[in-house]
Amino acid sequence: MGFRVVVAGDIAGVNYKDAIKADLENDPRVDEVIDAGVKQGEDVDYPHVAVNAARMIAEGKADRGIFVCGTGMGVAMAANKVKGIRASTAHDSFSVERLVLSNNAQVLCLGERVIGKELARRLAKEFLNYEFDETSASAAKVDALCAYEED
Ligand SMILES: O=C[C@H](O)[C@H](O)COP(=O)(O)O
Repeated sequence: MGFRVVVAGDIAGVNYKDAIKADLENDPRVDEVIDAGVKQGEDVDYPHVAVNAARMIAEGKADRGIFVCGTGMGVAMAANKVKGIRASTAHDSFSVERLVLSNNAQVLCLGERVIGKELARRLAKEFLNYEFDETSASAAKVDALCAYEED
């Protein structure tokens, strides 16, 4: 079974969000792409967009998320407010790899005002190359991280 991916972006990230959405819709590894907004021209602040999209993952409606704002930082901070979600900005290949293999993150965050569009598209593609190994040495560290979550 392929990935169900939710994409989201604020007004500063909508162009990359839409480009990545189009890529995912043509990616054979992806079963479903959910667009959590915004639409072009719509202005909803990043905390609302990212929390709404992250909740879809927490509720089991999507497996992964790719969220875009101006820097990738605001959507990451917002997504991490949702219990069970691990999200971070990652703007290079190695970080994207470790985001999944070290941190078991479900959400990659990108900054449209920081990196070029082709790099953003490539990193989004690479994000789906990795699956966390529950038997790896990283698993206990992720468990320890999750144990700090408060109800
Ligand atoms: O992290 C926040 C994002 O970059 C957002 O797109 C822009 O936020 P700002 O308008 O407060 O700079």
